[in-house]
Amino acid sequence: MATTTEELIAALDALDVASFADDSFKRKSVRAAADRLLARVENPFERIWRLMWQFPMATGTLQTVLNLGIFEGWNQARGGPKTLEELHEYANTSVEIDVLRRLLRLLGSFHILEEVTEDTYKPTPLSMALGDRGSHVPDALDAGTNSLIPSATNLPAYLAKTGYREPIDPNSNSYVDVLPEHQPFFTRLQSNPVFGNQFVSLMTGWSDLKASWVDYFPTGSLLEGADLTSAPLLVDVGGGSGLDLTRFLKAHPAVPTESLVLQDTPDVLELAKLDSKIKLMPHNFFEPQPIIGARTYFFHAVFHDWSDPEAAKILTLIKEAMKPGYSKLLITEMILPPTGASDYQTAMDVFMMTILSAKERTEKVFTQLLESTGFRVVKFWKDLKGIETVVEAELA
Ligand SMILES: C[S@@+](CC[C@H](N)C(=O)[O-])C[C@H]1O[C@@H](n2cnc3c(N)ncnc32)[C@H](O)[C@@H]1O
Repeated sequence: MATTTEELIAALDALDVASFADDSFKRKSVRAAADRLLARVENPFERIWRLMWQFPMATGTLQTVLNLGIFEGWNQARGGPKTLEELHEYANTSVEIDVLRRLLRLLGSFHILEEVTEDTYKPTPLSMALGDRGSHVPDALDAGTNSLIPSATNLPAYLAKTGYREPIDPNSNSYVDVLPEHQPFFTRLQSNPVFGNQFVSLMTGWSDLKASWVDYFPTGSLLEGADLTSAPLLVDVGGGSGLDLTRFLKAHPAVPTESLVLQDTPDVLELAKLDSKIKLMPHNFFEPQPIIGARTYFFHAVFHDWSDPEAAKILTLIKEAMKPGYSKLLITEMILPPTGASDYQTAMDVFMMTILSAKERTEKVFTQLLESTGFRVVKFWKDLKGIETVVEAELA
């Protein structure tokens, strides 16, 4: 047990991250403890200063250095320590060296770069990922700048203007109010391929953080008693780039061709590169479901994009396609605990309100939504990372 301030600091600095790198539970618990520590150590003014003055400057700096192509050039040169002058060479446009010096110094102080000596830096895993589009990290940064930050900044004014009523109409929220196109979230993605591609990349990066549903839901139970001669086994509705069907196919490679169907909007399906066994089918889930009597209708991170009235419309349409006593409904979502929700979960919930007039739900709220639309919850299957749950339901 550390007894002096110096010993305490030495113990914290000596923490070996590699010792729990493969154990995400342990790593997240340590991260949460570090957050709690900061909340106790900082005084109120320091805390607000960090949140409201330091963080915005860090995000603006990160975006500028990303736009200048510095991270990309450095990544392509395979990292290594670099001087300011060397990093300046990577800029894809003319930038005054003193501007770059100040931006890099900030990134050093935020541990996004490692400062070696004056005007010399080493990359970190984060700065390397920022130089690699395949990591999805640059898209997460771009999407924050393009959409999230302006919408979050506008939230106080938007809610004041609307009498602090809970937004439930996808056509009216802080995002629609503040962004120049004044379009709902998915309409904006569909009308601008840059934002559309960014979102698909973001979803892929996000999915890497989460456990695969095939690892904690007994997918074999979908095959038991399934009649694949008359209707598909698994329809992934709003399935994005098809990651969940790909995972299922890997676990059950012998399933017949076209027994797995990916539905989404045409612009998203265009980006899907999948095994030929998976059938692509453009479908708007606010219209009647064209596949009748499938064994399973699967939705992942779809209902959190919609308020209860909109979610009820989607559920009612899927109910009409389901075969009583045979079809299953599987909904994979982040489920909020009744108390003790993490900052990740609560931020996601308010984020959904801000950009989509939507929300994250607790088990209780999900059960109410499903029961009010004619379903019965069979079981909540929780993942081993404590992030997501598969809600198994059937017609009531
Ligand atoms: C949050 S993403 C989840 C994607 C995927 N299920 C996953 O977990 O990675 C929501 C998906 O719903 C799709 N979507 C939005 N509105 C839709 C609509 N009206 N009909 C069909 N798909 C829609 C989006 O294109 C997007 O791919």
